[in-house]
Amino acid sequence: MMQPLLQIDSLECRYDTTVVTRDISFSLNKGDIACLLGPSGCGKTTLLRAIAGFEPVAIGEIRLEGEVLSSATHLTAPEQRQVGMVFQDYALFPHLSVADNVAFGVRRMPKAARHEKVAELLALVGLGHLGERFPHELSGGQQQRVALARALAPEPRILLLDEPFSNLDVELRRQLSQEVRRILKHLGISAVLVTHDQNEAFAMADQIGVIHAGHLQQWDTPFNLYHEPATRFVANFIGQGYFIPGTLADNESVSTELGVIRGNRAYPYEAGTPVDVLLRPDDLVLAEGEAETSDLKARVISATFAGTSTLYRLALPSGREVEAAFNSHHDYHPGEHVSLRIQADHLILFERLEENATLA
Ligand SMILES: Nc1ncnc2c1ncn2[C@@H]1O[C@H](COP(=O)(O)OP(=O)(O)OP(=O)(O)O)[C@@H](O)[C@H]1O
Repeated sequence: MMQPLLQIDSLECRYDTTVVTRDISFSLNKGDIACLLGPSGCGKTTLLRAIAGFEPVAIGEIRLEGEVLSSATHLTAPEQRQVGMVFQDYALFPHLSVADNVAFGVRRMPKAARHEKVAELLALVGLGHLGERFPHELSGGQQQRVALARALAPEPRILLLDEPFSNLDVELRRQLSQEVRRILKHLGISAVLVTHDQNEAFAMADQIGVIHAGHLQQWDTPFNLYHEPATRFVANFIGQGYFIPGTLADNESVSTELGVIRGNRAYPYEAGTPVDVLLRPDDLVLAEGEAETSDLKARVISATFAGTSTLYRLALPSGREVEAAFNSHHDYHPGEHVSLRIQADHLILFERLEENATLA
């Protein structure tokens, strides 16, 4: 089997005696882009800084191309790791021109080759015409492009990006995250990105690690995180969703106030087990096709127009409130009743724990 590019094994990082990341393991193949995603303070920046060599590790190992860079007894210096870094605040050298910033990491290269490299990278990040400017003469998005070109110039074995777009406005963030992905894929460079913005993670990453309180909850593709969350935390944190109570009818279906819902797998619980069933707003669909009937009716409480779809807050006959996203060609008003059916291709449920049996 191909050796992973980056391998993190049972990693624990601490500040003094406070444990910040616990038993984290994952690996990344060459050319793949990974994202560490989690709420503020969960330990993602610490993990990224440990990969860069800025933080020591207490337990476990970090290996790059099979070489141990960090362990409890060893720490390769950051500048010897051949790892590129892009920071949230760009961290450009203010007194150097754009071209000189990009050239900084390859200043020992022969002049002609260096010029060629800088020109090539500036063109790649769309700043071919701005090499003579100084950082303060650029917009935030342009500065981050320069920082990217500067980090790529020494041809790092892996690129690490710490919340690289969080100082930019939403639209620029979206554009730049897609563009950076395109550039990294074009060059075949692997990267690990830290963010707390799941849209950014979805747009950029082949693999996402969701971290909560120092624990890696799930390491998976964006699709699987959304459709196959491994823990309640991931189910709550990724996408919109809410739990409704149910009871396992047999090992493939669950009985709820919305009727018996059949899952797409055998669940590891016995019939009669109380469970919480995850429903996404797109799991509830209108039963309005020709000849379609449904006994399931809900009352519209509120509607939030969101362009292609409208998000409705609905009350079920029991009074329980749920959310559903319908195509915005429909226009229902508070007080109206709609017919529903469940269309959950990936039905996720967790055994009910009394203290957790609440709406997400
Ligand atoms: N230098 C430090 N000394 C002591 N504790 C620290 C230090 N840096 C971070 N911490 C603590 O370690 C925990 C994890 O911090 P970290 O910066 O890795 O989280 P994060 O997930 O990146 O958060 P954010 O998204 O807010 O940057 C936090 O509780 C933080 O207060």
